[in-house]
Amino acid sequence: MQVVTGEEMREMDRHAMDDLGMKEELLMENAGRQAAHALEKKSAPAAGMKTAVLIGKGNNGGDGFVLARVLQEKGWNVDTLLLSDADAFQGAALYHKDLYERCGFTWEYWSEKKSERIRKEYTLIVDAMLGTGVKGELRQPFKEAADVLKKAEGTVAAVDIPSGVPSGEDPVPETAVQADVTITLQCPKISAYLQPASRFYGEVEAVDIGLPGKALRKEREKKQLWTGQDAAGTLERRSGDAHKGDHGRGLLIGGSAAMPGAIQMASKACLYSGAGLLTAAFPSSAAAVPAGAPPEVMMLPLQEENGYFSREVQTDDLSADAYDAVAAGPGMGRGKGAEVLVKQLVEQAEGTLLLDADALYFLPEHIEALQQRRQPVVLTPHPGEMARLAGVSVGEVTQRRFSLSRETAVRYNCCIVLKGPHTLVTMPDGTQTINTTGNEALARGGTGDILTGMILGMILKAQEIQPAVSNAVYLHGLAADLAVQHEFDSYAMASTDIISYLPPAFRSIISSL
Ligand SMILES: NC(=O)C1=CN([C@@H]2O[C@H](COP(=O)(O)OP(=O)(O)OC[C@H]3O[C@@H](n4cnc5c(N)ncnc54)[C@H](O)[C@@H]3O)[C@@H](O)[C@H]2O)[C@@H](O)CC1
Ligand SMILES: [K+]
Repeated sequence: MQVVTGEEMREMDRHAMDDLGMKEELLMENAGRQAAHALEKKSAPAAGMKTAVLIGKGNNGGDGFVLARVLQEKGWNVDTLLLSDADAFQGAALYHKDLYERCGFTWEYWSEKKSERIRKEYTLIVDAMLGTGVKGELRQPFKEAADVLKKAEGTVAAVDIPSGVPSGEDPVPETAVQADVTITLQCPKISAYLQPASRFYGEVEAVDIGLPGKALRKEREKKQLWTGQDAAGTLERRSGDAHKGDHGRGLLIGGSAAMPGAIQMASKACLYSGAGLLTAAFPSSAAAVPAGAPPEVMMLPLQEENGYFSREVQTDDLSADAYDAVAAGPGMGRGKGAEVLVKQLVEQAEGTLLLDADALYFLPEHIEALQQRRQPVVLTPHPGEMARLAGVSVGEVTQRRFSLSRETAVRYNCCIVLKGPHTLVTMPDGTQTINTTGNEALARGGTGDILTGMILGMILKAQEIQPAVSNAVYLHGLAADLAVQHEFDSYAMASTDIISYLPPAFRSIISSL
């Protein structure tokens, strides 16, 4: 499902109306009607149940008039409250206000006196005050209404976007409406996947307002949610007569005497994500690696210096070209040996390259070499690592997750996996997928190493990098979801427990094929 900024949505609407001749009144009818149906499915009206619809003068309010008419036609007990002057309505919103009135339905103005009623009387309060046209802090009386909604006992359902929440990457004013559910029109807006905006949305459901496919395709910089359906549709099939070489040879470089576990976790996750053959290269004194890694992994101990890779290590020692893909970083530290290795890998490794954790630290010095590479490179930063790659603060990474990922992926000529809630995968051409799995159990040390192992396992023989990486991210989150649903609690578990849920995660995708 496509995800857009407010401007992109407006551009698609404009194309449907101006170029294809679709009437704005029709789009608004579809929008309000579909939003009403979505609410009907969520809450069939019980006897005595009352609904309030709060309406502003823009097109979001126009949607509200349609929704209020549709619900009343179905017998719902609805009070419609206007927050703008009746004379201020224009265009399609005015058309639907008039239609609402001609159909015999009434409205009244919002007033401070009604606050207490709003708080207590209504089972459902629909926020159709402001949509994607909002700018900055809410002004009165919207601000006061948003405050009342925060204290309301009933469910708050926003149409398109909670009033006051920007659709893009602008800061979110604290005055914005806090919704329990948001019925978003046609495409979710990117702020639904940004912090802190996402917490204002509550549950998000998208409804089809009938924009023609031609208008939807108008949007150039494609962003889409990556769902189970996408994973099932793109997970590459494994042939019954394959041999181990057909499933790819991977090389995983990392570990140190202090951090041997990173490479163990990454190795196991890699084997559980489809790798045919895996070799782990680690500093020879990281003796715990052979002891803790699965027996299937081939071991390549390398020259070391104080527990870390020696600066004498050469990529020739690794025979990196014998592998379909090479991953480096987990637990390797930022010593001179790691620095030398990363430089050589970027400049010389021929297959697909995956760089994670400490390996990312050195990359700002190698942008030119990365730009010249012909084979794909995948980077898996968390927000702190992304801040260093992009040369910005962590706060800016959080706020400008989409645009910053795109700029950085283009500049580095790499696929960037920006980790966090709704992990974002951005390709060097700027296309983006937003992950839909995962939970707070992933916020612990080691889960990044597991993801690196999984991505390595899944890109080894991939025809295309993007679906392989997006699927690894999806399955990683799904394994964490299943672990929490079936056995663990996000408090009481370790990262390695997630690996044991990889088989059911893969099975659930494969069985849905
Ligand atoms: N053709 C379209 O563009 C369609 C748009 N639709 C709806 O239209 C919405 C966008 O409509 P509009 O562009 O009219 O914008 P809005 O309905 O979001 O409202 C814009 C109005 O809000 C006022 N405003 C802006 N910032 C404010 C603030 N901080 N405090 C108080 N008032 C503020 C502006 O003066 C303007 O009058 C979408 O979110 C969606 O709900 C749907 O009807 C489907 C079709
Ligand atoms: K709204």
